[in-house]
Amino acid sequence: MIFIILNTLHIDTSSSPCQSLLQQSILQTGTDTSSSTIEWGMAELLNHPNAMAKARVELDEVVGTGRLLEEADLPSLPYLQCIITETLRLHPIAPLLAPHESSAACSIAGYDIPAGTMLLVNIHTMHRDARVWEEPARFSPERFEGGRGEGKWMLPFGMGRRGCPGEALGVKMVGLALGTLVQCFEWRRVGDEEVDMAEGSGLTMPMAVPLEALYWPRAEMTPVLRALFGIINCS
Ligand code: HEM
Repeated sequence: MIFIILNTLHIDTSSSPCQSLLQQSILQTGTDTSSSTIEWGMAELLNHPNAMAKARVELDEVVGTGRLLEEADLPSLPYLQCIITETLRLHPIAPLLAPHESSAACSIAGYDIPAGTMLLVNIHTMHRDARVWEEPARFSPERFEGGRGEGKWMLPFGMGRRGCPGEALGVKMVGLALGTLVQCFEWRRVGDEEVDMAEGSGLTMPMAVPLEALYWPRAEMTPVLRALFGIINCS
């Protein structure tokens, strides 16, 4: 998309400053967003072992333990998808989206907005609106099961012309990473206390305390892991 815009403006996309700008923008927007979502998702699963166990059962039924999860499996893993959606609801990586500007004067919900106004959309609050979501602060992937979340407004990727162009890729990357971690490893919290879910500040909303966890290969997955990475001691 960025290439199309630059080509339309007759900007030489083969020049090195341009390529570097493109690489930086794709890297910045495409990496932290996905890795932070994976970290928030894993933190929630560590605090909700029942959800972790349910995801594991689904993975074992659909993928089994003889091979790694693949992209083609993702559509057959609805509960994993619910976990990702619930993670994006509670922990949207851009809580105020990117700043937008009204190109023309308009009126929204009784508020007159002149042209050229900077607009911030507080999706963090939207995603926790008690008028829309039952027990909004609770992590419950089940709220999306069977299409139950349909019609409820969630904008973790923004929307419209400036919405995230990497949404499909991001969801797949998070699904593959989170799913593989659950499929291949046993996970425990470092201590008895729950993982601290406090939010830090940054361009993309990080955990205030970076996630630390204990993990070791699942016995059932050791042949696969050994074949892939030569892991020797999996006990
Ligand atoms: C879970 C992963 C991701 C999340 C939660 C996410 C979220 C977002 C959000 C909220 C925006 C701002 C939208 C707005 O202000 O309306 C955005 C913009 C953007 N994202 Fe993502 N994103 C993710 C993954 C990716 C990936 C994988 C790529 C590319 C490889 C990407 C590329 C971009 C770009 C280029 C923009 C700027 C679009 C523009 O300004 O027109 N994102 N993303």
